[in-house]
Amino acid sequence: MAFELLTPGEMAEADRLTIAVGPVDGIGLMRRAGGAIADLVLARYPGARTVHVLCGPGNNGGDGYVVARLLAENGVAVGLFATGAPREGSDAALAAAECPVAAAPLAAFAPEAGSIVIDALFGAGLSKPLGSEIVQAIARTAAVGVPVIAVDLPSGVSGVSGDILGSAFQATLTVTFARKKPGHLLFPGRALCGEIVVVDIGITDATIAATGARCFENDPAWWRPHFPSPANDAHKYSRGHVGVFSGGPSATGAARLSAMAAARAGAGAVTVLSPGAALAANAAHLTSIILRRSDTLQDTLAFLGARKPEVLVYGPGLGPEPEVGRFALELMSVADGRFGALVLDADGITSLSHRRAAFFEARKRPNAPALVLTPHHGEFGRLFPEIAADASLSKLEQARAAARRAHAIVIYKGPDTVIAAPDGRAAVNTNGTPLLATAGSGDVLSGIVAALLAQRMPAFEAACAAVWMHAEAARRFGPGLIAEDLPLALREVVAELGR
Ligand SMILES: NC(=O)C1=CN([C@@H]2O[C@H](COP(=O)(O)OP(=O)(O)OC[C@H]3O[C@@H](n4cnc5c(N)ncnc54)[C@H](O)[C@@H]3O)[C@@H](O)[C@H]2O)[C@@H](O)CC1
Ligand SMILES: [K+]
Repeated sequence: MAFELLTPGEMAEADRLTIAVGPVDGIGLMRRAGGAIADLVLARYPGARTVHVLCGPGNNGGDGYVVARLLAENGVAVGLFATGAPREGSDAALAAAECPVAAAPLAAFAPEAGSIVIDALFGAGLSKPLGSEIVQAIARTAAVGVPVIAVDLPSGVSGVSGDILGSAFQATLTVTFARKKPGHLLFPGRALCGEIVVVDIGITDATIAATGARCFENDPAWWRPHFPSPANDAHKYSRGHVGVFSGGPSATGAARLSAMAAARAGAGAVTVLSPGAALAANAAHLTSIILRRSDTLQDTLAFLGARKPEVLVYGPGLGPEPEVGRFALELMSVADGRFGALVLDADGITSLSHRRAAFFEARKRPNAPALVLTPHHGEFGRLFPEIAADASLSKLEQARAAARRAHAIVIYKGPDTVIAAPDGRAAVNTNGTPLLATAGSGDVLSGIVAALLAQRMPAFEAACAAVWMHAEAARRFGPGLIAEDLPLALREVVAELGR
């Protein structure tokens, strides 16, 4: 399986390279694309009374003309509706010329119960909001509730961002070519695609690689080779030591969730660094997790010197006060080999929004620790307001821009969590579940990331793995999940990955 996500631009480049090398030409690719869709329709809807094929003016419409021809040749009653004729001399014009079914104007399209709609209006070339004629055709389709098979993308969904341009079809099935596009996985587009089937139209892996695509669907298949398993002669510190900072007496639970998750995700030792005032609260709830008093930077430095943890988690339960941000900056400035990586979450991120210039400056220092930021939408907007306000950027592009800006791995959380690295690599997670929308779930994610980093998994792969494992644990546990359940639910996931 191949997990690259191609932007429409990269896909067009893959098409161009494939045609340039030969032997297949543009109309050949289009015939393969349309042929695969016709096969799927015939296999899945053998009893369909009528198939309405809606064709746009570009190559997406060209695919539609191929489908219409093949279905008609197979004895299916085909209604063909077009908006605009294909450009003369284009592949789509060739496909239209080969199609024996006469096209009616889109305004005449009126689907009836029992029919099927093939949406071949716009795909990769969608560049502006849909016009009213198409919006009305979408509304007529939705009103009847018939299955919609989208060619490449549901018309109206941006392949780049998953945004809806004006309106969009709700597809039952979306058939795309060679690789998925970001718009298939980013919301709201993802919800409109229905089932997604990727068909091979003869574009090789080498051609995909030549496009320079650096985005992936998050999948264990490509990061599992880096997944840590303890050496036979491991001792607890060689398996990785994580330190987690606790909040005050009334806000200690977040750190413990993070600490428990770090331990379950394989860290050999986990220390909760607690203010003196919260020691009793933490002590009452911790058993295998080490507890250590830390009220000042000096206390933390003493811990770093004595215990040499690989990774620190800073943020869960700390409160958004400016001094929390100041301490985060101090931690980064004293790192200098005392610890390898910092996971900044929740209030650790929010509190830095008042010290953004100092933060970005600190990230440029050569001895700065590796950094993983785990913002949700609100936290992202506070730390990266200019990037968040740039509506021309998709969530994927925003995460990448933030990763470059902060020299950090950014885990931009949500139903379509994006993980981005400063070198341009990025992944979109697809096993998320609304079960994770529960208090404390983010604290658990920070702990998993920290544990994998402490076990020396490379940072981008560790972040991708943590996001996937977190969701997988939630899915396996199922309804009724609260954050306390997640660390134990990780056990099964870790066991399978480590095998
Ligand atoms: N040789 C190739 O390049 C292949 C392309 N394929 C198909 O070609 C599609 C891409 O084709 P195109 O690049 O022609 O793009 P589209 O067919 O998606 O769009 C066609 C043109 O419509 C115009 N347009 C965009 N948004 C509009 C709107 N809202 N209202 C009115 N007009 C609008 C633009 O000028 C755009 O170029 C893919 O989605 C895929 O279905 C497949 O046949 C595989 C091979
Ligand atoms: K389409």
